[in-house]
Parts: sequence; C-alpha cells; structure tokens
Amino acid sequence: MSGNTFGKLFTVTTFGESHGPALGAIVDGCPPGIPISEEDLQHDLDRRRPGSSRHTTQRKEPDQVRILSGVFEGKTTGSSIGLLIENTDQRSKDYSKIKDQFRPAHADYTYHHKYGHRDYRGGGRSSARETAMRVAAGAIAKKVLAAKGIQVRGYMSQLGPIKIDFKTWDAVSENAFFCPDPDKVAELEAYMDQLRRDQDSVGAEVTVIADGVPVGLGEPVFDRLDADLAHGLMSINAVKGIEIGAGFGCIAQRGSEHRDEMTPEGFLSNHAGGVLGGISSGQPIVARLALKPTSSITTPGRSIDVHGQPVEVITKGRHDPCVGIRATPIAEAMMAITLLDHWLRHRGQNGDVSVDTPRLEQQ
Ligand SMILES: Cc1cc2nc3c(=O)[nH]c(=O)nc-3n(C[C@H](O)[C@H](O)[C@H](O)COP(=O)(O)O)c2cc1C
Ligand SMILES: C=C(O[C@@H]1CC(C(=O)O)=C[C@@H](OP(=O)(O)O)[C@H]1O)C(=O)O
Repeated sequence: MSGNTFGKLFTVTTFGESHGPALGAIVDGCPPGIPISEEDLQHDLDRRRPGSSRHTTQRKEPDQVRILSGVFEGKTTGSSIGLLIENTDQRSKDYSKIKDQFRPAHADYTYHHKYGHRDYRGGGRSSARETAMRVAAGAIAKKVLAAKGIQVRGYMSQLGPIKIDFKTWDAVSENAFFCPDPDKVAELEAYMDQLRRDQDSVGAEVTVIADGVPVGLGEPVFDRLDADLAHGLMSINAVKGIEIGAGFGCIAQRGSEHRDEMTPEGFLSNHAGGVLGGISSGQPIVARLALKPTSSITTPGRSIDVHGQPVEVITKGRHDPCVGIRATPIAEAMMAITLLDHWLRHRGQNGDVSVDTPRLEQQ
C-alpha cells in the first residue's frame, strides 16, 4: 500500500509532484448519472489557487482542470473519473541551493531518510500543490452531496493571534482570507504585511461545517465518522491538530454542560460536533483544523545537510506566509469526500430503509 488513496467506496487517488509536468487524480465509486462539468470543479480550484493575492505564494498557476474520463454527455458514467491539471509555473532553481539541505519543519529530512532518493524541487510529492487534486475530487463529492441536501462550507477562524468570530457566510467569499467577519479583514491585512516584512510565517485555524447531514452516517467502532474525518483532515499538509465539536475544550467541561440535551424539537446544543458513537446525529458536523506556520522562510534557521553537517538554511522563492489562508477549500474537500464515502457505505449496508434515518433519501 502506497498511501496515495483515500476512502473505501468513494475513493480518491492522486499523483504528481510540485515541479513535475502535471498533477492528477482518479476518483472511483462516484454514482452514475451525476451532472459534472469542468466548470463545477473550477470554482473550488480557483478558491485554492496559488498567487491569487499578495498574502499567498506568488507562484501563478491557472489550475485549469481537465476531465479525462468517467463523464459522458455531461453526466458521470460510474467508471473512474480521471482528472488532470498541468503545472505551468515551476521555478526549480529556487531549490538548487538547498537541494542537499533539510528545511527545518518541511518533509525533506523524513523523505530523504525514508526513500533515499527524492525530488527536492518544490518539495516534490510533499508539496501542498497536490491538494489541488483533492479540491477537484472534493467538488465532485460536494455536487453529489448537494443533491441530498448536504452542504460543506468552511472559513478561517483564527490567523496567528487574531481570533475571528463567525459573522456571515457571504463575507467568506469577499476577501482573500476566507474571513467571515468583514470588520476583521483590515487587521488581517496589516498583520500579514508586517509578517512579510519580518520574513516570518504564522499558523492558523480553519473551521469546516457540514449542514444537512442525516442521522446515521458512520460506523460504530474503527471507522467512526469522526475518526475518518480526522484522518481526512489530518492528511492535509501542515495540519497539526483536529477538533470535532467542543474538541479539547471538553477537558474543562462538566458533563452537565457538555451533554447536548434533547427535546422533541431537537438538540439544545452541539458540543458533540454532530457525531455520537461514531455516527452522525443529524446536527451540523463541526471540525476545526490547526495549521502550522510555513517552514520555508527567509529567516535563517539551523539545520543539517545530507552528510549530517551543520548548515544555516535560508529558503528563498515563492511561499505562503500563512498556509492556513488557502486551506479552507482543501478542508471542505476532505470533509465532503469523507461524508460521501460514508453515505455510500451507509446505503450499502442499510439500503434506503432505516427507521433512524428518515432524511436519507433514495439516490
Ligand atoms: C495550502 C497550503 C499551502 C502550503 N504552502 C507552503 C509553502 O508555500 N511553503 C512551505 O514550505 N510549505 C507550505 N505548506 C506546508 C507544507 O506542504 C508542509 O509543511 C510539508 O508538506 C510538510 O508536511 P507537514 O507540515 O504536514 O509535516 C503548505 C500547506 C498547505 C496546506
Ligand atoms: C504551488 C502551490 O503551493 C506551493 C506549496 C509549497 C509546499 O511546500 O507545500 C511550496 C511552494 O511551492 P513552489 O516553491 O514549488 O512553488 C508553494 O508555491 C500550490 O498550492 O499550488
């Protein structure tokens, strides 16, 4: 097993390196008859694309996706969907000087020791450039889920020390940060401008929410829905923490506060984050991701080279000063892929009839 595939019934396999000719994905298990066009995928790809504001990497990639298979006359056929995005703006000379050095906090050290031979250009396979394919696959999952009334959306909830309260979904698409509070945008701009002057990077938190998920998705033991969500979200580059619902906040809570009391009209709170016993409760599914600060910065850092000799690493080139800024569409994609996989698995075992899943409609 090479670890390039995610999911059990709805599966996503990706290939490609940051400075290779192209990236690709094979999406398997998509139900037939779903209308899918390249434009459907392009919307989310444009939201993730590098170089779209001064606060992200300045690498300019159109990230134009091509659907190579699995769609005929505008609808999925049920066969493998092949997706391709060409790389057009690689600048490999940025990496010539550091090709034998290990950037502290990037994957150079572990790739070198695990494989012995690595594509150092742009971090090769370890680059988050790969996440473009997840976003394209996630857009397919989102489309299938939307037909079932399930919507997956995300936003930035903290940038470095700046906490961001949720205000409106409309605001999220109106700024470069996926910030839901329009009154915070100027502060974020100023923080990022100073950060660049400091030649440093910073972490962030992204929140992702699925609305309209019926009761019953998930498995009770190993493949709990929350476990698979954590797997999918944690598999995104630079993610160091995942919380579902109250998350680590539950440590300081009492049972009388944490429990989500129920009335005939519904739950009175959602500390569970929409999952009980590994199975969706019908409440919104809420996950938060902690993303670490970018490792590639121009501030010199101590490290070693491939010969074990001490070096001072300075990483020049085009890098995201805060990787969390572009992570929202990626988190949405991984949540959508996980939910669709579990939707198909639920239907595989339980069929369309289930006393406890009145909102699970026939596909
Ligand atoms: C959207 C996004 C953009 C990223 N951009 C950069 C970047 O420009 N430079 C960099 O060094 N790391 C960047 N990263 C982080 C690296 O890909 C990541 O740190 C590396 O793969 C090592 O994996 P790990 O941090 O999960 O241990 C980015 C991550 C994401 C999610
Ligand atoms: C290209 C993208 O982001 C890249 C992610 C990345 C990393 O180390 O993860 C490092 C940089 O790579 P390069 O120096 O090869 O351009 C970013 O630009 C992208 O997201 O599409």
